[in-house]
Amino acid sequence: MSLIESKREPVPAPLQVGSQEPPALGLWEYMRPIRARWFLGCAVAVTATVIGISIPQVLAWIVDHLVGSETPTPGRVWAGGALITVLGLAQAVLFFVRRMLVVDTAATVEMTMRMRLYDKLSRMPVSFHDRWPSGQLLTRSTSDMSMIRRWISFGSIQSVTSALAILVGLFYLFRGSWLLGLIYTCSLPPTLLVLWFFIKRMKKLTRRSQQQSGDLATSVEESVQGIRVLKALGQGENALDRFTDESAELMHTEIDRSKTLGSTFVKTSLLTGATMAISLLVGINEVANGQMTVGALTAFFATTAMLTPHVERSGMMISMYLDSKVAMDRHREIMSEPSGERVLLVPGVTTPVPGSEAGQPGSDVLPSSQPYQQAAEIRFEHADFSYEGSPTPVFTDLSLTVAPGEILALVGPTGCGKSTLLQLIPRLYSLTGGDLLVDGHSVADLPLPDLRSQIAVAFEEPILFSSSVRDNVLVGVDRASKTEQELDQIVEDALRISASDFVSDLPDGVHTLIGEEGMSLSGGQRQRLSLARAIATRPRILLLDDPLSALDVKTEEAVVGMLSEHLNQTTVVITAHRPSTVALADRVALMQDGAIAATGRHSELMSNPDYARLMSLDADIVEEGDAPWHA
Ligand SMILES: Nc1ncnc2c1ncn2[C@@H]1O[C@H](COP(=O)(O)OP(=O)(O)OP(=O)(O)O)[C@@H](O)[C@H]1O
Repeated sequence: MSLIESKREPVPAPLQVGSQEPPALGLWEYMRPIRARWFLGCAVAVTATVIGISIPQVLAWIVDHLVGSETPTPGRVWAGGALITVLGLAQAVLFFVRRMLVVDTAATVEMTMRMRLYDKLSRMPVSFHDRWPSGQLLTRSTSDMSMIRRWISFGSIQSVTSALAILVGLFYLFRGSWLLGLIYTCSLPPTLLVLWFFIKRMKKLTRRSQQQSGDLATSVEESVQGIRVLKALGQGENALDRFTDESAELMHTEIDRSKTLGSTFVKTSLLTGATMAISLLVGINEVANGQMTVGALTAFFATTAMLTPHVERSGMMISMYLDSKVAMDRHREIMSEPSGERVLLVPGVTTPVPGSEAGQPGSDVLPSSQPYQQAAEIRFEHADFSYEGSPTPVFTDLSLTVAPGEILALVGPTGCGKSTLLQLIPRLYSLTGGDLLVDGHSVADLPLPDLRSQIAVAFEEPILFSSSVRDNVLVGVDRASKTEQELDQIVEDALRISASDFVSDLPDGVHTLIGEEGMSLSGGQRQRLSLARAIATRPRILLLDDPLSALDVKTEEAVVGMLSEHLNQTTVVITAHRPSTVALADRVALMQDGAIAATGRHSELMSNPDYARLMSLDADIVEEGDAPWHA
């Protein structure tokens, strides 16, 4: 182990899924587990500082009594030198001990805060993530946390020791010569005034800089994610221009910060220099008049040489304090947002559902030979919904019932609210009026884990994780309660039902790595894997938000056929534009003008002119792709 390596601090215990939501703690509360070590570190640092600031007094004694006496001997000079060396060594050892006591423990506070923030972000409803740019959340969980750690491990202790060093130093100065002490003290108010203006300016600049860093992170993230679009549209240059502008803004803020810090440093140095010059003149005069010894004058300058960095550094300490305070405010801003969700994730299975074996969880996965659990009924009763901050409601007084085991296709003009309606069922958003019931229970009253463990969703834009096909399909499955063979069976079934036969052609089959760091898949392949992931959880309710849009008509037909054959114990709501999907549904609901305009079988609804027009428009598009039902 090298000299500066220390024992590893225990990692904070992981937060429990479904445990109480983390409260919005202040820094002092976060520091509770390390307070004792922080105080000890502080005490050690204070001792080291007092030793340091006292060295000039020893120097004065050596000059006056050993070296400056009538008959100075080499022995006395050596003794004086040895004494100062011992004190210097003691100071160095104490500084090292302080580091060992505080630095690692501060890192555990940083980690705890980061974990709590991550936990909080996972609990926040989708509407929160709609509002907050991801870059802001990113910087709040990375650079902000580092600022707080630096303040705990260094800034806070340094501030205490600097304040004490100034007090003890002033005492020594006055004791040596009250006149020189007074001169030095007089230089402090203008120095503090300079620092006060510095604080005011820095506060503004710090917040601006942290905000701009967040915006910049958002831009980088969006550009990286949308790199294909930017390249294809030849917008790389424009994106670069925008990014350059944002970087320039941040750069100017940072330059302003450095200038402010630099000009403060110059002003305080000038004040110190002027004070030293005056002190020297007065001090020499005092020695000449015999009011002061040479040793005392030496000690005065040695003490001010030690004090001055503390006074000058106070600007940097204030800047560090402000950085950490702004970071802490930004942390609390998120932590004190009401999450509205009582739990983090769906923790496997909690609620026995009608028709399942006693105690069997809602999202249990059954081998294909076993019957599925009972499907659920979904009922919207006079439901109203508006997005937060949006003046126009997406729908008002909407009523719709989906029978257990039914496949219902939601059809309507683009932007009429189909996706929104789907997202209300697992309570990704909450109704603003009316009621939504699953099996007669209002979803607002159901614990989220219970509700969500019975629902699976596949979106049009599938998000896959950087992992194997198998792991991606099993994301929603409670793996701990299954054997490897059972899991294999689940993956096989889900891939078959979602017509993901392409997986067998991948280099390592289901073990092929996909996602950002793995193989790239086509849009249709990604959609089918996302569908397989939803199916693998064997949900009572399956919500499919146009998840087959990237498939060719034949594959789409095959998938919908498999769904209706295999998921007869699952209630499926699917938003669709293509007649091929709609025709295979048990029933179709036409959404129009914020309400359900009509429901019925596809063939029945064709007599509705709006529906027929919508379908013929879509059919026209598909006809170009040679749709089989027009043959
Ligand atoms: N997160 C959001 N915040 C605010 N408004 C939103 C949000 N998401 C959707 N909207 C608005 O709500 C309305 C319904 O959108 P929604 O995505 O549900 O329509 P859709 O019928 O699914 O459309 P499409 O068929 O094109 O997918 C639209 O006017 C849309 O602009």
